[in-house]
Amino acid sequence: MSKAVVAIVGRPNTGKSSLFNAIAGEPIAIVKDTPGVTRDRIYADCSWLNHNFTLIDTGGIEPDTRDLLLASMREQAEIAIETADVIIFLVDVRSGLTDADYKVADMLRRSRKPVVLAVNKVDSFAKFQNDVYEFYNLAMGDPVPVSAASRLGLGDLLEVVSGHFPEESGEETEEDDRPHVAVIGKPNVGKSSIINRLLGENRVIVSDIAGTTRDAIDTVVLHNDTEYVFIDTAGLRRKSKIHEDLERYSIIRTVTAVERADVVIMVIDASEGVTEQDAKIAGIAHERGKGIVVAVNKWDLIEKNDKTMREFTEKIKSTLSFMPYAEFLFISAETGQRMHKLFELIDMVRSSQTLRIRTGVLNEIVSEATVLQQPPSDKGHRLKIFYATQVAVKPPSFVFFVNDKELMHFSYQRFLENRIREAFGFRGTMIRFFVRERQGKDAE
Ligand SMILES: Nc1nc2c(ncn2[C@@H]2O[C@H](COP(=O)(O)OP(=O)(O)OP(=O)(O)O)[C@@H](O)[C@H]2O)c(=O)[nH]1
Ligand SMILES: Nc1nc2c(ncn2[C@@H]2O[C@H](COP(=O)(O)OP(=O)(O)OP(=O)(O)O)[C@@H](O)[C@H]2O)c(=O)[nH]1
Repeated sequence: MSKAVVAIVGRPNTGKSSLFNAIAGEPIAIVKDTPGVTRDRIYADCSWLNHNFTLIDTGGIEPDTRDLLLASMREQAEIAIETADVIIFLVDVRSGLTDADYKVADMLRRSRKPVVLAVNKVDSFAKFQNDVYEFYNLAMGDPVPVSAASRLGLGDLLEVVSGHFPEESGEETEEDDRPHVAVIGKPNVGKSSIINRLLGENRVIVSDIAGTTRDAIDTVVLHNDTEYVFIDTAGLRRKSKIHEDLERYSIIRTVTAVERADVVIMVIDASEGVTEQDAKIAGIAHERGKGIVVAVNKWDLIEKNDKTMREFTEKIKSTLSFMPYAEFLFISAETGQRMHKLFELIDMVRSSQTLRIRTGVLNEIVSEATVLQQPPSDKGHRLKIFYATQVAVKPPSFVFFVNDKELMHFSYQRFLENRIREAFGFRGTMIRFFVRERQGKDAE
C-alpha cells in the first residue's frame, strides 16, 4: 500500500506554511546529493506515531486581486482533491470566517474526500475558544483548534487526519499487485505520446477501480497477459497565470504519482538534452527509492553515429549522478522505436525492487569481497563485518553489523554495493545500506 497523501488547503496567510513546517519538522536530506526539491518544502515525508504519510502544501502565492484569490483557491482545492487522501482545510481564528472560506468549503465538500477543518492561530485556548465555535457554520464537522506557531493541538489534528487513512479505515482492502508505472518528466518531453503509443500497440482496459478521482488518470494496458497501470502526470499546463504555481503543481503531481508507482519512467527529451530541471524531477523518484528507467525520447530527431548513444548516456549519467543504477532506453514515441522494450525493462526493474537475497548467500559474497579488498583501517584498528542481512525490499535494504561504524567509509560501502550488484543484479533500483555496531562476541 502506498503512503497516504495529506494536503493542506486554505486562504493565504492562514498559516499553511507554518503548519506544514510544524508537522514536517526541520527539513532533512533523506538521501545525500539529491537535488533541491525537498528544500522547496512543497512536500515532506512525515511520520506521527506509527503512521507515515506525505504532506503537501498547495499554497504559496499571494494573489493581489479578489478574482485571482478565488481562482487560486480553486486550483489549490482541485490539486488537493486530485492528489490527496485527506485534506486539511486551514482557517484563521484571528480573521474569523470569510467569504472565501465558504467558497473553499463548497469546493471541498463536492469532492467527497475526507476533509479535516483546522482552525489556526489558537495560541490560547481559553482566549479563543468561543471564536472557534464560529467555524461550525462551515458545516465541515468539528473544527480542530491548533496553533502552528506554538505547536499546540498538532497531535489532536493528526489523530483525526490519520483516522481517515485508507489502509487503516479498511476501505481499501484489496491489495492491487499489478505493476504501477509513473511516467514523469518536464512538460513537452513526450509523456502522453509514450502512453498513447503503448496503448496503440496493446489492448486497453478501462480502469476497474471505481470511486476515487486519482484513479481516473490511470491507464491500464494489457501486455503479454499482464495488466500494467500507467499513472500519467502529463497535461500539467493548467491555465494558471502564475509560473511558480505551475511548477508547484507539477511537482505535487509528480510526487503523488511517484508515491503510487513501483517503477518510474523518467522521460528526457533527446532534442533538448538533459537539464537541472530533469535532475530535480528524477530526484523525486530517487528519494522515494523507486525503480527507475530513464527513457530518452524523440531519438528520431537526433543525428547519430556509433558514439552518439554512449555520449548521451554519459552526459545524462553525470547530470543524474545521484542515481547511477538507473536503466536507460532510447526511444521514439513518434516512430515506435524500441517502445516494446519498455515492458521488458519495467518487468526487470520491478523484480529487482522485490528481490530478496538469502542471508547465507549474501554473506558469502560479502566475505569474498573482504578478501578481494581489505576493509579500511585506522591506526591499526580494522573494520570487521560480522554479518549482513537484507531487511527490506522496495528498495532492497541491507543491514551490516560491524565492529566500528566509523570505519565503514563511503568508498568501501560503494565497493560492497558494486559486488552485491555484480552478484545479484538489482538493476534499475537503489539499494540502501544501514551500518550497525555490534560487539564481536554477540555477533557470533
Ligand atoms: N499568532 C499566530 N500566528 C501564526 C500562526 N501560524 C502562522 N502564523 C502567522 O501567520 C502568517 C502567515 O503564515 P504562513 O504560514 O506564511 O501562511 P500561509 O497560509 O502559508 O500563507 P501563503 O503562503 O500566503 O498561502 C505569518 O505571519 C505567521 O507567523 C499561529 O499559530 N499563531
Ligand atoms: N519527433 C518526435 N516528437 C515527439 C516524440 N514524442 C513526442 N513528440 C512530440 O512532442 C510534443 C509533446 O508531446 P507530449 O506527449 O504532449 O508531451 P508531454 O510530456 O505529455 O507534455 P505535457 O502534457 O506538457 O506534460 C508533441 O508535439 C509530440 O508530437 C518523439 O519520439 N519524436
